[in-house]
Amino acid sequence: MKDILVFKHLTKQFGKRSVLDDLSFNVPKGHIVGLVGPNGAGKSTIMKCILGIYSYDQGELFFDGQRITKHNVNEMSLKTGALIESPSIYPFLSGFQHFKLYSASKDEVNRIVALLGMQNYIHQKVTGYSFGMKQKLGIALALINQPELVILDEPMNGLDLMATLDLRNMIKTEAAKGVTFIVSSHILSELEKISDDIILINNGKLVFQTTLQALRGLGKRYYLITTNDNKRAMALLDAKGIKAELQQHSIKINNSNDRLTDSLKVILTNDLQLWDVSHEGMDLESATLRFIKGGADHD
Ligand SMILES: Nc1ncnc2c1ncn2[C@@H]1O[C@H](COP(=O)(O)OP(=O)(O)OP(=O)(O)O)[C@@H](O)[C@H]1O
Repeated sequence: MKDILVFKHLTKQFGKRSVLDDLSFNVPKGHIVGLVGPNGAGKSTIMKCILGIYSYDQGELFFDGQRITKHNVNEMSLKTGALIESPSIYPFLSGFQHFKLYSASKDEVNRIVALLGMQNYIHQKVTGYSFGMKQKLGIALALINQPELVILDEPMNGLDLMATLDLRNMIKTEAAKGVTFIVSSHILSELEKISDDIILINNGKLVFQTTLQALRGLGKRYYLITTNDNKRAMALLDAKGIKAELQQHSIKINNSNDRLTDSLKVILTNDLQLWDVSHEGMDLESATLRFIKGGADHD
């Protein structure tokens, strides 16, 4: 798959301090990439380097195969929409008037407004908007000129449940049409719901880049089985030499599919009712903790 963005050994310093340190990663076209890392890791700096707000000191940055330098960075920003920190908005204009400033087409404005559920207040002055309404306007402005790449720094900040759902659906809808997203957030459970890939940064260095699917396969995996009599099921599994752990409402079985098949056979051939089987893989929060804390097993 083609990459829209490639970082090659990028280094950014503030004074003598390397804030991005020999950073290499790639962003596949049409993917939703979650950018994760502790406070001060370098996420916003990465976004600002892509947007040309910050220059970088060493390394190379490619957009759609073309090397980006300070001479052509504006070309790339025309194809990119962004919400970084708080949105730049004018309090005495309405949301709708903001779109006019960006000379967006009326059809596109209506489409984005509907996607983000902003119809009820788009003609009101922004001075009367709540924090979340302003945040939505900032997101809408990032999208309005049909960008190829959208960069959203903490977009879920201040959004209520419905607005978060609208944002999630909007990102997925646009990505399905080929738009690429880089989204940073400390709300890992939300990022996990939308991302195809995860890039974890710490101290300006790449910790890992992985697909979300591969991340779920990392570390130990468990199956949780619930029956009408977990204690009896435990005793039967034990008699068959299957190692399991009795939990409050279920039985936890380690590892492989063979174990799952064997366990289910024991349960079903002994007149127990099977109420639930679920799979527990690694989630983004445990992966982040595990890799940031240097290999401690938190799953
Ligand atoms: N303009 C600047 N001048 C000096 N240092 C800066 C500047 N911008 C960022 N930094 C430093 O670079 C490091 C990375 O900051 P950055 O804002 O990229 O982190 P972040 O991962 O986005 O953090 P957070 O999750 O807290 O938003 C921090 O140590 C920060 O203090």
